Amino acid sequence: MQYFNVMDYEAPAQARMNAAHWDYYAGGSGDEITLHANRAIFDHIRLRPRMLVDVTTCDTSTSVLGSPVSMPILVAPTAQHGFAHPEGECETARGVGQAGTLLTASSVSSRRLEDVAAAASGPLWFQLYVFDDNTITVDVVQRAEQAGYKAIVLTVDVPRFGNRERDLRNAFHLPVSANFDVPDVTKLKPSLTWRDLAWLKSLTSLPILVKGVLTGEDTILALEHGADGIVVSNHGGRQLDGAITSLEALPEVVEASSGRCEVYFDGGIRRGTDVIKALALGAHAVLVGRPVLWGLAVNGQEGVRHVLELLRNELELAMALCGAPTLKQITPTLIRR
Ligand SMILES: Cc1cc2nc3c(=O)[nH]c(=O)nc-3n(C[C@H](O)[C@H](O)[C@H](O)COP(=O)(O)O)c2cc1C
Ligand SMILES: CC(C)CC(=O)C(=O)O
Repeated sequence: MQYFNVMDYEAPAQARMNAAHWDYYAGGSGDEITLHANRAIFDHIRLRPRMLVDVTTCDTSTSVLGSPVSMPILVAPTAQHGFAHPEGECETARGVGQAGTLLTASSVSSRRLEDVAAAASGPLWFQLYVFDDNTITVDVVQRAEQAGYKAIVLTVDVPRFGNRERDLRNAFHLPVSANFDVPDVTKLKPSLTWRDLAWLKSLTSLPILVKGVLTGEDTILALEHGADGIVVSNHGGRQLDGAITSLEALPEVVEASSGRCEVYFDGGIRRGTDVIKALALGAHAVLVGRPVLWGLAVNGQEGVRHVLELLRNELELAMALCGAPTLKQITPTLIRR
């Protein structure tokens, strides 16, 4: 089997995995309208390439909150990599390191955050879920800081767990996380508000990104409450079905942030041309969720590395064909009005 693009990994990954685990990875909420829209929206955005620019070398390297990475393509936090590979997130971290980019490790993990850090050779961010018991948050944030994670990514779009009907049909329940002793990881703190961001900032000196913002209004609130970065995301179509796609939300978030913080993007990235579209609309970098899990299931760290390299190579080609050999040259003028 040859893998010419990241989608080539999808069916082989499914074939290797337990069916309920596959559905958990693949699925969205409700009718999966937002899940599908996240992909479809990219087809409606067209590029305006410029010609006769010297594109002998196209440089994809950048830095994210100060950490250098080989490309503006990072790995989104996804739960329970143990469903895809016996080494779980440690194996993912090895592959991400080989690709020279950054892994966001999920709170809800098959491996402890310290073990993931030990396996990593590249920078890490830690994704935080907040449970009712504050001592869990205090403990895990301090551990992440001590283990060398470079930022906390607070996910704000799960006041309650979304309606994942595939999981209901399969009678699937997420196992406990290796990171903490919480019997039901889908019971997050529903009373969490912007005020808690200030409390979170008091626990750590790490920068805090807010993940799951879809409006200009919430962008302004996030910045008012001390966020150091925003991740525009609808959680891969797994929370509010019918929510706006991340790509539709991106311009208003970028506008509301008015250059005060780095704005990141996730949802439906499968091609280098998707990456260039998100960057042109103002994202500093994108994060990729499911494709990394496919690579992990098919071929462990090598699969993870290859999925990321495929995306990097496609981005590099798209930069050449757009006449934008540096990331700085990827501007809104690349997008048809
Ligand atoms: C199987 C799976 C598990 C996820 N777990 C988490 C998680 O633990 N924390 C979180 O913030 N987001 C989680 N997400 C959402 C991703 O971080 C990301 O927003 C989304 O997957 C991006 O879309 P994509 O899969 O189309 O690239 C999960 C997504 C998937 C598919
Ligand atoms: C809410 C979680 C426990 C995991 C998650 O983020 C997801 O399954 O999308």
